[in-house]
Amino acid sequence: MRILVVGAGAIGGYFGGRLLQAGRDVTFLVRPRRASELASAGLVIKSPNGDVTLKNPPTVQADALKDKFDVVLLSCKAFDLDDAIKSFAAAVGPNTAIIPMLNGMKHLDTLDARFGKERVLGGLCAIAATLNEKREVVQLQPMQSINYGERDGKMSDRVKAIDEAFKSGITGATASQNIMQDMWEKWVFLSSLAASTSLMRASVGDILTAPGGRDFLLGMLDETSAIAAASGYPPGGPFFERVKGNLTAEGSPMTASMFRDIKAGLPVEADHVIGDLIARADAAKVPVPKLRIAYTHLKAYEKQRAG
Ligand SMILES: NC(=O)C1=CN([C@@H]2O[C@H](COP(=O)(O)OP(=O)(O)OC[C@H]3O[C@@H](n4cnc5c(N)ncnc54)[C@H](OP(=O)(O)O)[C@@H]3O)[C@@H](O)[C@H]2O)C=CC1
Ligand SMILES: CC(C)(CO)C(=O)C(=O)O
Repeated sequence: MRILVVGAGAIGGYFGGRLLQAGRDVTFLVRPRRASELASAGLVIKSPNGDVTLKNPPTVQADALKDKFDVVLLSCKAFDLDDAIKSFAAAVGPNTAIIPMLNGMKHLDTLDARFGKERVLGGLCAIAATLNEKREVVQLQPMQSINYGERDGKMSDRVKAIDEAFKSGITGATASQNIMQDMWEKWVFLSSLAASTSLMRASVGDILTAPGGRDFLLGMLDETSAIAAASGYPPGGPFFERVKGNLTAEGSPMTASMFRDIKAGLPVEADHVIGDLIARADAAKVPVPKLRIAYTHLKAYEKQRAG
């Protein structure tokens, strides 16, 4: 199975690296700067689940991409999606399965429109990862999982084959027969965490020590859960309890990747992760005052960043 990992940042570098480490046929589609970093230093993963340096990982750049791949593991940020699509389009043939790792949901519509719905699986990952100043992939906590599946819930032969390949290298790889629900639940959690930690510029544990902090976090979770419910994907009971536990864990250092990006002065997926959720809330007439403040804050950050 030939796997093209689009992007070798935190997510693509980590999961693609684990597959490569397991001997899978992985190629990274990268831009020039990342290509030269990987050629000189290798793909370096620092992780509580085991460090590894993969020397000379196979890479390709868009202008040299000719072959069709069986799987495209898409790991760009949402604001790079259109450009990434142009870059990897040549690798998509009639039997290619595209597995997006992006947070949010709207990218599915964009991918469907370009490649046809039958080529686009549902996908998500749960991990806290980043690139450090040496451009090494750093996993910040041991937790990791990656899910993929047909959006109609069927267990197809291609998903079984992907599952076998992914399980061989990635702890926490699981084929899902309910991937749309999984993606919505992930979005509920991520958006609550990203909106709260970005707005408060603090970890969950620090927010909880502030007056009103607990109510704020839980209020945000109520808003995002109401949007999911109005969209036909009410968060399940066990999920809700687990996430509530995460958002009320005293002393928790947990933040969202969006907050880490703000701290580093990097662009954020404000429209894709929060704006799109608010648009769905408005369409369903769900009041989301806390989420709206977080979005205003993110858009002001973007404006400030743009200068
Ligand atoms: N980091 C995390 O902990 C988590 C992130 N996510 C989600 O995963 C997605 C990816 O995030 P993350 O890995 O952190 O982001 P990063 O910024 O670390 O990595 C994205 C990579 O995509 C590459 N890229 C963008 N456009 C192209 C292109 N046209 N061709 C080739 N490569 C391209 C970038 O390359 P270049 O270096 O050239 O800019 C970059 O290396 C996001 O949607 C995020 O929300 C989900 C769960 C956890
Ligand atoms: C929800 C979480 C923390 C875990 O994957 C995440 O997706 C992110 O930080 O972007």
